[in-house]
Amino acid sequence: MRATAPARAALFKTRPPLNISRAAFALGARSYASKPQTLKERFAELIPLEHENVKAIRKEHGHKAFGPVTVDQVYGGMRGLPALLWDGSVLDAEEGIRFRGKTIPECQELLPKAPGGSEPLPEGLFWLLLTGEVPTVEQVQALSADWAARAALPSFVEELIDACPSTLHPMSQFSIAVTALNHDSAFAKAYQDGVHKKEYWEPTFEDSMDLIAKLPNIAGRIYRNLFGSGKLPAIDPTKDYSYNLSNLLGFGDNQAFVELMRLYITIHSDHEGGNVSAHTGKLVGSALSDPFLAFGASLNGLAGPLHGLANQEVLIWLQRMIKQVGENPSDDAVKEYIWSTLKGGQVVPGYGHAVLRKTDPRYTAQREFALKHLPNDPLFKLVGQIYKLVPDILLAAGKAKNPWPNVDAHSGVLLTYYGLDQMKFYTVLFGVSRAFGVAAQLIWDRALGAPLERPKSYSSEHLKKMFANRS
Ligand SMILES: CC(=O)SCCNC(=O)CCNC(=O)[C@H](O)C(C)(C)COP(=O)(O)OP(=O)(O)OC[C@H]1O[C@@H](n2cnc3c(N)ncnc32)[C@H](O)[C@@H]1OP(=O)(O)O
Ligand SMILES: O=C([O-])CC(=O)C(=O)O
Repeated sequence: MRATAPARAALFKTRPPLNISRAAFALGARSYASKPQTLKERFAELIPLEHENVKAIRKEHGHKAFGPVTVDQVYGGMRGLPALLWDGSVLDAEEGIRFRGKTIPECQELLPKAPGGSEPLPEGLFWLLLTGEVPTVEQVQALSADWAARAALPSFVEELIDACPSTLHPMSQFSIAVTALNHDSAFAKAYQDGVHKKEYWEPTFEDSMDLIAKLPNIAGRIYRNLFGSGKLPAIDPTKDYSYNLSNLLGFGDNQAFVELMRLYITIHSDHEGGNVSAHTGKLVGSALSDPFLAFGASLNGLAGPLHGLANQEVLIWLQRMIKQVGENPSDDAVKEYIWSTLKGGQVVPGYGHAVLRKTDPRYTAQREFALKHLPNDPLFKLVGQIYKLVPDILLAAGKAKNPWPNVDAHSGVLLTYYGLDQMKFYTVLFGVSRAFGVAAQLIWDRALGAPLERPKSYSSEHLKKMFANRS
């Protein structure tokens, strides 16, 4: 967010600057205002500044080119093609993700925590994604309370989930439930009522807040129907989002699991705009489909094994490995298993990436969590052993551009340790988190009047003719 200097000064008349310590900021916030500024109020202030910012960028740089598009990019999944605006995060191939310019360790340090907790609250991350600013403790608490108040599902959505056969994959159930929330979309209603396009952001904001708020109840219901027992507990309006999600899953009394959820939701939330789930949400949203329809589409992309489903695939692959080579395998036995995967024409799940060329910092954050909370877990040790062996094998195989682990190589091991060992459910948790990034961008897209997406496509025949006489 780049406001002009005078505009910044005007805004900070009522708010402290962002470079003071979080604790001091929190104390200050309490003394100068009884009610913290809401996310919606702050966002509304930022819209005109961002309009100015975009106008200035387009005026100065609008005619400049990034570089040529090659025919290989058209055939090659548009890898590296600069084609999308995404403000929440940017991915560097070597360094990994930064959320509004902040690395994962910086977010862990700067974002507000729950009392007694040490992991960042995802509420704070959402505030950061949307505004580019680190919120106060009070602002984050108000957001937790707002989401808790919006968490209830329409009864027909509960019935839809309950009617799903237990053989239907949890991601399909998740997508059905999210799509059905469109029944009560504020944006869809406002559009039908003839809302002015300048006001699109407001019902989009409301839908996005409802979407995020309702996901714990959807995820909890799917989990209990398929794997758990007993009635779903009520949302506790005094607790944070991750506690409520954990409690709905049946892990509310496990403080370490709740901390894991805080970290998990924070780090899985956003990975710039080109990944399948994020781009799908943005694309569908560009048709002015409401956030429920747009994010339902995101989930269908996340459910693919080369994307979010890889966390499920990693655990299945690990279990098969253990069955084949035992619980304490030698390096040679593990190597043989990895080679047999490649020779069978399959991918090693959890390794490789379309953009990253180093170990994913989300993998590292989860590894550090494991070193702190479960250093002697046999499955964690196996994951560490695999980390030492896979990269050399992928390099030797000579195909993968990135031999290093991605986020999905580690998440399932942590969940399994705490007893959430139903791997078919893992991508649902990824989806809960990914809503944060997709929703933040949808709100900005509507606030900035983002256009319908409609890139140009060609047939192979056309390409052949087009380049026939060019060297
Ligand atoms: C949250 C996320 O979405 S993170 C990614 C999760 N997905 C996985 O972990 C699945 C395993 N990994 C992969 O399949 C890939 O690395 C992807 C899909 C993530 C990236 O794909 P790409 O950008 O096409 O990777 P890349 O350019 O390196 O691929 C070149 C070749 O190496 C292969 N390759 C890449 N990664 C792997 C891997 N982990 N195991 C085996 N082969 C691999 C590709 O399949 C491709 O083979 P091909 O030429 O026969 O088609
Ligand atoms: O960036 C990507 O292509 C895939 C990924 O890691 C994510 O979406 O989290």
